Amino acid sequence: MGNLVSIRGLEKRFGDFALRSVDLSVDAGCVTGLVGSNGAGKSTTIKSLLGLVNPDAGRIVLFGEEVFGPVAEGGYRRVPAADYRRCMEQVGYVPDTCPFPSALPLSSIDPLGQAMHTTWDSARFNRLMGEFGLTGKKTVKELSRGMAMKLSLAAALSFETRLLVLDEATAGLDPMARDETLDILLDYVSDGEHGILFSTHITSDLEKVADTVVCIDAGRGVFDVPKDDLRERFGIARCRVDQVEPVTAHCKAAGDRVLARRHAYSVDVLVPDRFGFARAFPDIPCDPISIEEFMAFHIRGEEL
Ligand SMILES: Nc1ncnc2c1ncn2[C@@H]1O[C@H](COP(=O)(O)OP(=O)(O)OP(=O)(O)O)[C@@H](O)[C@H]1O
Repeated sequence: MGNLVSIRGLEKRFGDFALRSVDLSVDAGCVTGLVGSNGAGKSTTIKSLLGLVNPDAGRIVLFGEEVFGPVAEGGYRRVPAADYRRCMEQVGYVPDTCPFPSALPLSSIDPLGQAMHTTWDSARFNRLMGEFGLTGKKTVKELSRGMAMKLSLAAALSFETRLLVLDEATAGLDPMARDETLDILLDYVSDGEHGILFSTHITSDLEKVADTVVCIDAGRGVFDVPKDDLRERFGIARCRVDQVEPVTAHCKAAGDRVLARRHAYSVDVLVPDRFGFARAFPDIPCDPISIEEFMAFHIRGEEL
């Protein structure tokens, strides 16, 4: 398995917003999920990777080629536009708004795809359009949000890419279409050659398909964790107030940072070793944790 994307120390300032030292990787055969609150900097990170935003600092390596990085004489340099375009030919991008001109009839998308991508597969595109129920004489502006998302997805999946970048791509989809899409994404990475960077607020989608989950909050990376670790190792200890002190001491003794969420009569503590915790504190319930709960501890939790 190779590394398709490596972003290190990415920085970008927009007025009073600053992306500060964000790190992220996408390995071949894997789905990296990107989560964070509104305005956290997810799209800015994605657009920096795709060359649509000019970063202030950091290093971006795409398919083994440094497309943005520091230079010996100081400052940073992006590869020339033609080299960036060559890399981008292997990237399918589904932005959060439909990228096609609004007056375009659906029947014109296939010829447009053929003109834009030498590896465009008309049969695959038309099959996906049929599966997504996108037939008839509509123009792009007559599509619902979910239908427009399906169109963008069908287009991104219809030429030869090594990386798919999805920015809120499943947001408008109904549950059945979301499930179908997630199956398509799993199939895409199943040969171990392709990878996906998937930014979403729908963390249940990442529970199904992600290998790694990266979280950004207010421009900073707050965690980067393999999903299986999150599911199998971490837990939420449901403590009474008087149990918090020994639990905190136990977690700190193992060298762990201790995050908690206080409720009216209890305190939830994030524990990094659920089974070790259950042995040490058999009387304190400790539940498995979801991605959404893990985010809540890191974004809104209190460090003990
Ligand atoms: N072109 C721009 N000019 C000025 N500010 C920008 C620009 N693009 C993004 N921003 C600002 O950068 C911050 C991060 O925006 P970004 O779109 O990256 O967040 P996000 O995590 O994708 O949010 P959401 O989940 O709401 O889509 C916001 O404060 C936004 O207003």
